[in-house]
Formats: sequence, C-alpha cells, structure tokens
Amino acid sequence: MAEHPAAWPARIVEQHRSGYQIAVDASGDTHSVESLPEWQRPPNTRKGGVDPEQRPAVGDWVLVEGALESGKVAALLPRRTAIKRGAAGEHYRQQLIAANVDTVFVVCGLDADFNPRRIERYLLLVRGGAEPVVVLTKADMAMAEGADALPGAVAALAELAAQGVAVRTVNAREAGSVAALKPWLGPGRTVVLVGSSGAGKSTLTNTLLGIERMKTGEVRGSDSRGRHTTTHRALIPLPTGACMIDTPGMRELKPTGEEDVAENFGDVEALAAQCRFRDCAHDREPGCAVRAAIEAGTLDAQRFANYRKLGDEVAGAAGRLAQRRAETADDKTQSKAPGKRLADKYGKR
Ligand SMILES: Nc1nc2c(ncn2[C@@H]2O[C@H](COP(=O)(O)OP(=O)(O)OP(=O)(O)O)[C@@H](O)[C@H]2O)c(=O)[nH]1
Ligand SMILES: [Zn+2]
Repeated sequence: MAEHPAAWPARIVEQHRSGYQIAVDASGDTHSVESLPEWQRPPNTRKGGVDPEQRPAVGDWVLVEGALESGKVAALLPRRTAIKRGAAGEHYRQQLIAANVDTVFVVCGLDADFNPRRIERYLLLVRGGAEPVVVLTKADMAMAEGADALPGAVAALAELAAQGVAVRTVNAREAGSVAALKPWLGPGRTVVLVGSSGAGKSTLTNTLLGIERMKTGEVRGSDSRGRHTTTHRALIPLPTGACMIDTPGMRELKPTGEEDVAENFGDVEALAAQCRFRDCAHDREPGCAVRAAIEAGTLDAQRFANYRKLGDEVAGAAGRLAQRRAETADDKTQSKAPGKRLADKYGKR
C-alpha cells in the first residue's frame, strides 16, 4: 500500500476476459475496473506475461487508483487462501477458482448423483487452506425415498466426519433447513460453493439470498428478478454479512500437485503406519494393517482404492509441477544474458 499511496482497496467480485468487476462495500453494487496490461497478455509472452495463478481471481483484494467510475487496478494484494485446480489441457497449468476463502462448501445431492468418492476428490483438490464442509442437498428427496436412504448416505461419509470434516444435510429449497449452514455464514466470512452441475449450488444461493427478502418484506411473489443462476464465478454478498462465491459445475477436476493426501486420508495413513514393513504396498504382505482393516470392515475398500488413485494423480501432477518450476527457473537464468534482454526489449524480428 505504501507503493500506491493514492490507491484504495476493493474486492474482485467478477472476472471477465477484459477486466474485472469490483465491490467496495456490501451494497451489492459493482464497478468495472481496468486490468493491468500484463494480466491480459498470454502468460508465455516474451515481454513479461503473468501466470494465470498470479492474476486476480474472484475473492482477491486489489488496490485501485482513480475515481470509482473509472478505476484502474494498481496491484494485487497478498492472498490468505487460494482454491485451485489443474487446468484441462496437455500443458501443466493451474487455474484459480477463488481467493481468500474461509470455507469451501462441497455440495452434493442426495439423489442418483450421490457419490462419496467424488466428495473425497473434491475435498482433496479444492481445500486450498480453507475449511471444508460437505453440504448434502436434496435431503427431502432422500427422505421420500425410504427410511434409511438419508442415514445410509451420511454413514457412507462417517470416515470424513471422523477426520473432522463437518457434514450437513439440507433441503436447499427451504430457508429453515439451510439455516444449518449459519455457523459458516457470519459477517466477513467468505464461502465458495463447489460441486457438480445440478448439485444445488444455485438453489442454495437463492434460498440464502431469499432469507433477507422475506425478513424485510420485499418478497416479490412470482417475479423471479434477482434470481441467481451460475454462468461464471461471482461473489455475492449474503444478508448474513457473508460473501458467497458460486462456481459453475466443474466436470473435470485435476490436481495441481500441491494437494496434501495425508491431510485428507489420515485414517488410511495411520493404518499404513502400523504395517509390519515400512514400504508395505498393502497387497499381499504379511502383517499389513490396511488389508486387515479392510477385511475387518473398519476401512472401506473403495475409500482405500480412491486414496491410491488420488495419490497417484497428485504424485503425477507434482512431477509436472516440479518440471515446470525447473523450466521457469531456466528461463529466468537465460533472460539475464544481455542479448536476450535486448531481444526482449526491442523484439527479435
Ligand atoms: N427437492 C430438492 N431439489 C433440489 C434441491 N437442491 C437443488 N434441487 C433441484 O436440483 C436442480 C439443480 O439445482 P441447481 O441449483 O440448478 O444446481 P447447480 O449446482 O447450481 O448446477 P450448475 O449451475 O449447473 O452448476 C434444480 O431443479 C433444483 O430445484 C433440494 O435440496 N431439494
Ligand atoms: Zn500394508
């Protein structure tokens, strides 16, 4: 801030190809700002392109210069947390989903889409320093299905709960039910919603927004203006004083290589530590505590299989990340050569 004495702080609430929308208060008003030119160039441009993860994302705080109507971003402020994923495509790239998030709501419907393995995947990949909460929507549908559909689904996540991850079941269409999420929606808190398409993220956001409209008597009946549908990532102020970031359903969720598998599978890692051999592959070795737990029914075989699969994926991505970092370091060394510097400045062709 000392470098930009005339600038003022603002939060990124929407990201567009050419610039950003910012908010300076909780009114819901947003303003366009001009982005820094280097944030618009492709990252591999010779003249100082900036990697996507070093450009602002929804939830980031920036310093803005100029009047509110015609502001220009001067700098990106340091992040507290960053929710990222590996971007699709053959080259290693990271994609920032949201920044400065306190809580990640991993949203999953209790319908045919319910899948504990996918929830484990989301928890591992999008934690990014924030607290995860599993939000199971469509509890009303599960209850209509039969007496044990709901407890059965919750029991399938018992190992997550034992790891300290909060699990809540809600009817996303009902304000009273959604109130179960209040502990994470206090003033100044930022929550990001992740989950596959159709999980109920928009429904949840609308219900949380509706609480205020009902409280202030501004119910508009059949008028659905203000209804929120997910088209791009946007930060929305909630009546509770929290900020909600919705994300479009993510079909592909690749690791960045920075994920902590042990943090998410503490139960499996604790068992593995009890195997007779330190390098136990948990296949046919004698004294394998992991296989014993699976046979005794205290460890879910599918959870273990998912641990292995995700572990392999993270290790693969970590290798690609290390390689990219080495290449970047190489580029930096080379660019110190005077010839290269001149070429950078005046262009080669
Ligand atoms: N009965 C019931 N229906 C729900 C619940 N949550 C969501 N739905 C319905 O499920 C459908 C999909 O919900 P959305 O909120 O659009 O899902 P989304 O996660 O925002 O999906 P994308 O925007 O594609 O990412 C809608 O028809 C909702 O009405 C719930 O708790 N109970
Ligand atoms: Zn073992």
